[in-house]
Amino acid sequence: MLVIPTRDPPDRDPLSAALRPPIDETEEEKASRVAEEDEAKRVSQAIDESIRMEKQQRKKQKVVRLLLLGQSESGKSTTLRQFQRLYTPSAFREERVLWRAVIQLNIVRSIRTMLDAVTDVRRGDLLPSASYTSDPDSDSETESHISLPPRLEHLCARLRPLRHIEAMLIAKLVPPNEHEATHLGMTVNGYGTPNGLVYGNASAAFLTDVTVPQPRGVYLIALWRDPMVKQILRRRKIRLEESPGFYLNDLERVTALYFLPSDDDVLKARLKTVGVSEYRFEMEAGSESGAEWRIIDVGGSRSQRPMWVPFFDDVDAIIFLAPISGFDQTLVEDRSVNRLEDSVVLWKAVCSNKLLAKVDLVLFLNKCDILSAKLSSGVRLAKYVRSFGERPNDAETAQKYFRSKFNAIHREYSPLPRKFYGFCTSVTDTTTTGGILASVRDMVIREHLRASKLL
Ligand SMILES: Nc1nc2c(ncn2[C@@H]2O[C@H](COP(=O)(O)OP(=O)(O)OP(=O)(O)O)[C@@H](O)[C@H]2O)c(=O)[nH]1
Ligand SMILES: [Mg+2]
Repeated sequence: MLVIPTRDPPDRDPLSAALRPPIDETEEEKASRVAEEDEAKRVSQAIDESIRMEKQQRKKQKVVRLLLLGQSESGKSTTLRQFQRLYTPSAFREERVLWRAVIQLNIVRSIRTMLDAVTDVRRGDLLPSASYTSDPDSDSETESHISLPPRLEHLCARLRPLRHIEAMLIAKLVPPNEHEATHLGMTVNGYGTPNGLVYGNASAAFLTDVTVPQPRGVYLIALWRDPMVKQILRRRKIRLEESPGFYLNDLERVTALYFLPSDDDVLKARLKTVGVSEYRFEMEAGSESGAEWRIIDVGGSRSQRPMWVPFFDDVDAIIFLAPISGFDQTLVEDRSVNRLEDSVVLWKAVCSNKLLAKVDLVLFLNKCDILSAKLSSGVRLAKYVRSFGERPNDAETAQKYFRSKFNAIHREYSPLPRKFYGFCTSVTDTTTTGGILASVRDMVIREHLRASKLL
C-alpha cells in the first residue's frame, strides 16, 4: 500500500517538540532532569544579573555611550573626528599624517571625474545658452562628439598616468567588494605607519609621480581652472565643490612634496565606514575631564543598517545626522531613492523604535553650507520638495522649514515624551561645530548623571 506522508500541522512547533520530556521517563530520570533545569535557570539568572550590574557600574563610572546614526555620507564619521579633534587633540594631531593617502585618492577621483567628462565632450556641452539648471540637449546634433582644443588634449595626455596611480591607491585603501576607501591604508609593519612617508614602497612612487608640483601638479591645476572644463561640468551638472573629498581649490598645497594634512583636510576627507567601530576616549580637555566616552560610529549605507540594532540597547544618546543638502540627490547604493526621503524614513524609524523610547535624541540637520551654496546658485528647493511651496528660496527659510518637519515627526512618532535637541550644522566647519558639540556633550553628561542618580 502506498503511504503518502502527511505534513506536520502548521501549529506544531518542532523546537518545543524536541525539548519536551520523553513520554517513558522514569521517576529518577525526571528528578535528575528537573535538577539540571533548575541549575541551568540559576546560571542564566546569574548571567542576566551580572549584565545588569555591569550596565549600572558603567553608568556610575561615568561611561557615556553616544551612537551616531544617519545615511551614508551624512557626516557621522566627520562628527566623530570633530569630537576627537576637540577632546583628544594630541591623538588627533598624531593621526593626521595617516590621512594623506585617503586625501590623495579623493583628489585623483575628482580629477578622473573631470577627465571622463572632458574626453566625452559633446557639441551640446559647449553651447553658449547652457545654464546651470538646464538639462543637456538630447538631439543628435548636440549629442555628437567633438574634438578637444589642443591645450586640453595635451593636458589629458599628461594626466593619463593618474589612472595607474588611482589603481595603486585602490589596491591600498579599497577592499575588493567596495568602490570607496574604507581604511587608512596598509602598512609594511601593521597599523600606524604613516602612509606616503615610507619611501621605497608604493606610496613613494605616488609622491614622486603626483605630489611634486612639477611637472604633474601644474597640469592638475590647469585642468581644474580651464574655462571650457568648467563649462562642461556645469552643463553636466557635476558639482565637484559639493562632493565629498573636494580639494581642487587647494591643489598647490595638497600636491606639495611634504604635504601634511591640516585639521580641516582631515575633516574634509571621505573614508567610508564599513561595520561598526566603538571609539573610547577620556576627555583630555573640557569640564568633564576624566569621563570615559564611547562613541559608536556605524556604516550608513543600506547594507550596513542591520548592524545598528544591537547597539540600541545601551546608549545614553543618539546623534542623528540628516544631510538636508541632499534634496536633489539620490543614494549611491540605490539611484532610485532620493536622499532626503531616505533620511526622513530613517528618522521616523529611529523616533518610533521602542528600544530607543527613553534615549535622548540630538538631530543634526547637516551640510547646511552645501544647502546654502546650492540654493544661492539657483537650484529651487520647491522643485524637489513640493510642500516648500512659495517660500523664499534661501538657506535660512529652508533650514527653518526642515527643522519644523523633523521636529513634527519626532513629536508624532516617539512612543514616550523625551528630550530633543535640533541643530543646523556643517560638521566640516571647525568654528561653528565646536560650540555645538560642547552643548551636546554638556547635555548628554547632564542626562547621564541624572539617570545614574535614579539607579
Ligand atoms: N561641505 C560639507 N561636507 C561635509 C559635511 N559633513 C560631512 N561632509 C563631508 O561628507 C563626506 C561624508 O562624510 P562622512 O562623515 O564620511 O559620512 P558618514 O555618515 O560617516 O558616511 P558612511 O561612513 O558611509 O556611513 C566627507 O567627505 C565629509 O568631509 C558638511 O556639513 N559640509
Ligand atoms: Mg562613516
